[in-house]
Formats: sequence, C-alpha cells, structure tokens
Amino acid sequence: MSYEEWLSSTITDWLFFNSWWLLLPFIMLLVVAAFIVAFVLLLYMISPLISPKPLKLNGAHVVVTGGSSGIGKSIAMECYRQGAFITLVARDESKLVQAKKEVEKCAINDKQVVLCISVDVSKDYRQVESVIKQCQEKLGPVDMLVNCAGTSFSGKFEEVEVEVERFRSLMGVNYLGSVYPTRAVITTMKERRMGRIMFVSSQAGQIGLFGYTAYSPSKFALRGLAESLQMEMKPYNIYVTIAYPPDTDTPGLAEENRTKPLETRLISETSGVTQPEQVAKIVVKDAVQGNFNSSVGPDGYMLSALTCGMSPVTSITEGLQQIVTMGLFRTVALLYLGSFDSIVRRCMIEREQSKAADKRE
Ligand SMILES: NC(=O)C1=CN([C@@H]2O[C@H](COP(=O)(O)OP(=O)(O)OC[C@H]3O[C@@H](n4cnc5c(N)ncnc54)[C@H](OP(=O)(O)O)[C@@H]3O)[C@@H](O)[C@H]2O)C=CC1
Ligand SMILES: CCCCCCCCCCCCCCCC(=O)[C@@H](N)CO
Repeated sequence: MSYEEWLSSTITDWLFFNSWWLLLPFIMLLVVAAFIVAFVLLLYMISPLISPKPLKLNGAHVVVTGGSSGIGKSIAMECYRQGAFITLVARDESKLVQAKKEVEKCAINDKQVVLCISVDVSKDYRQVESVIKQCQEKLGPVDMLVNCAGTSFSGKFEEVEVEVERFRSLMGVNYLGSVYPTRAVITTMKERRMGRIMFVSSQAGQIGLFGYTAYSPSKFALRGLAESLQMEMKPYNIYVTIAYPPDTDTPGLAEENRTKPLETRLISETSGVTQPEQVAKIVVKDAVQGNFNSSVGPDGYMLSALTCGMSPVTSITEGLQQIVTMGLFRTVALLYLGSFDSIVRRCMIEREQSKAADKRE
C-alpha cells in the first residue's frame, strides 16, 4: 500500500467509523449562538455611545404649548415638581391664569417661576417667534419645548358636521402649531448645543381609525417632522421625542366625545382611558432621557414596536425588543384589525336595520 492509498483509506475509515459529523449541525448551532451572544454583548458595550445624556430639569426652562389644560397642564406640573421654570402657552387667558395657580402648587423651591403667554401657535409665525423671544428674555434660553397644543375631532368622513374646513384647521393647529414654536426655539438650541423637543402625537398617529380621517393625518404628520428633525439635530446634541398617548381623561377628550361615532368609541375602548398625570410622568421621563419614542400602556408599547419603521433608537434594549417582537405583534395586530372591521360591519348593519324599521312604522 502506497502512502497515498494508506492516507485516503485512513481518512475514509475515520469519516465513516467515527460519526462525529453527525454532531456538525449542533456544532454549527453553537457557533451561531456564540456569535449572537458576542454581538449582543458588543452592542451593550457600545450602548452608552448611542444613549443621550439625561437633561437636568432642575433650573431648566420648559415651554409647554397647550399648557393650560389636560395633558399639557399635567406635563407642566410634572416638570415643575422636578424644579423647572415653566412658560405656559395657550390662547384663553383666564384658563392660563387658573393653570398657573395649579402649577405653582407643585413648586419645590421658592425661586421657581411660571410665565403665561397668550398666543395662537398656529396662525402667524412672526407672532410665535416674538413671544418665544420674550419668554427667553425673562426665563433664559429654552431647554425643553413641549408641543402639546392641539385639538381633536371625530366624525365620519362625509358627514355634514365634518365641514371640509375641519381638515385644514386640524392640520393647522396640530401640525403647523408644532412646527412654529419648534422653529422659534431651534436656533438658540443649536447654538447652545443642547435641548429637547417633544411632540405630542397620539395612538391615532400610529394607526388610522374609523372617525379620525381629519385628526389622524395631522398626528401622522408629526412623525415625519420628528424623524427628519431628529436626524438634523442629533449632531447638535438636541433630542426629539414623539409621544403617542391613548385616550386620556381631559377636557379635550370630553369635547371630542360629543361627536364621536359609535364605531370610534368601541374601537378606542381597546386601549382604555388613561389619566393625564400618568401620561405626563411617562412622556417627561422619556424626553429627559432623550428617547425618540414615548408610549403609554401595553397597547402603546405594542403599537410602537410594531410601527417603529425607520425611526431612530436610543437604547440597545429598545432595538433588540423591536427585532424580537415584531412578528409576534403583527400577528396580534391582525387579530385586532379583524375585530375592528367586524365592529364597523356590525354598526353598519344595525344602523340599516333600525332605518328600515323606522320606515316601516
Ligand atoms: N386627550 C386625549 O385623549 C389625547 C390627546 N392627545 C393630544 O394631546 C394634546 C392635548 O390634548 P388634551 O389635553 O386632551 O386637550 P385640551 O383640549 O384639554 O387642551 C388643549 C390645550 O391646547 C391649547 N390650544 C388649543 N389650540 C391652540 C392654539 N391654536 N394655540 C395655542 N394653544 C392652543 C388649549 O388652550 P386654548 O384653547 O386656550 O388655546 C389647551 O391648553 C393634543 O394635541 C391632543 O391631540 C393625544 C392623545 C390622546
Ligand atoms: C399589536 C397591536 C396592538 C393594537 C392596539 C390598538 C389599539 C387601538 C386604540 C386606538 C385608540 C386611539 C386613541 C386616540 C386618542 C386621541 O388622540 C384622541 N382621543 C384625542 O382626543
């Protein structure tokens, strides 16, 4: 037997008589697992590099548009409790004065100040710019801007009560009313290389629902604004947060409920009604930490993971959770969508039946 023959027979024997290769899939699995673990560990090691430094609210100047009522007022109170100086912006002066008193009750030191400014944030940019200038002269540069001024409306797309003008007005208040104040504070923030901008969108800014043909688009628009602005502002250490609250117990919701179609009410009940204080706690914490996304409640969490798209991440955990949960949440979402469709169909059938009954009488 030549050396070559001996070698090849030894190799074949070895391969056939030792069935180590049966273990090959397991070895490969182990290698892949080791790679994944190493990758995750590496991600966690670099995570301090992608997470922003928290903003100190103590002594900071926070401007809250829509600060005289509901969610905005609760956000102002939450910031005041952490030592901030507050400017409340809204139109109605008497509501502003009343809210100022309530916010002042949350003081933690006697240096804190609450300033009120009456202006329509959606009408004239120059006017918004000039009031922002005024408040900066009194309380110093704005450290955090909370865009919470907004209104909601629900009704069927073609119903007479939904005057066509409503589409323009909601886009005006909810979208442009967030653009103008942001534009007015951004130059100073860029110069100072610091700041926080919060946009208050809504769960109806993550999914379009029956009854929200005028409202939802104005809240979706904020997402596009927030994402684009964040990419521009990141090198300047300015962090953008977009909040997606569910139905929240406020005067605004009470007003909206007066025209709310049955379908909208039944669908919205899925994620329940939250208290404004609860919403405020969560969104302020997220803005302080510089998180891009801020959601409230378990449905809010699922919706945000599901609709994350190309939005920025501010922690490794967030990114990993999105990767792992997306398929599962899509499955849950399809079940929800099915039940929403059946609500809409049931309401339609019931309406037609009662109409037919009315005719017979
Ligand atoms: N409540 C809810 O269920 C949810 C609300 N949201 C959003 O949160 C935000 C606040 O809602 P909520 O607290 O319920 O609303 P409220 O109606 O209770 O408060 C709205 C605030 O915005 C001010 N505002 C409205 N229009 C203007 C304007 N053109 N210029 C300046 N200020 C204005 C109001 O004061 P004034 O009228 O005196 O100007 C008031 O201070 C809104 O953007 C809403 O879409 C999101 C999800 C759920
Ligand atoms: C995995 C998928 C989970 C899906 C959960 C879906 C839950 C849908 C509920 C939507 C509620 C919309 C609230 C709008 C609040 C609002 O902005 C107005 N009330 C303003 O006044």
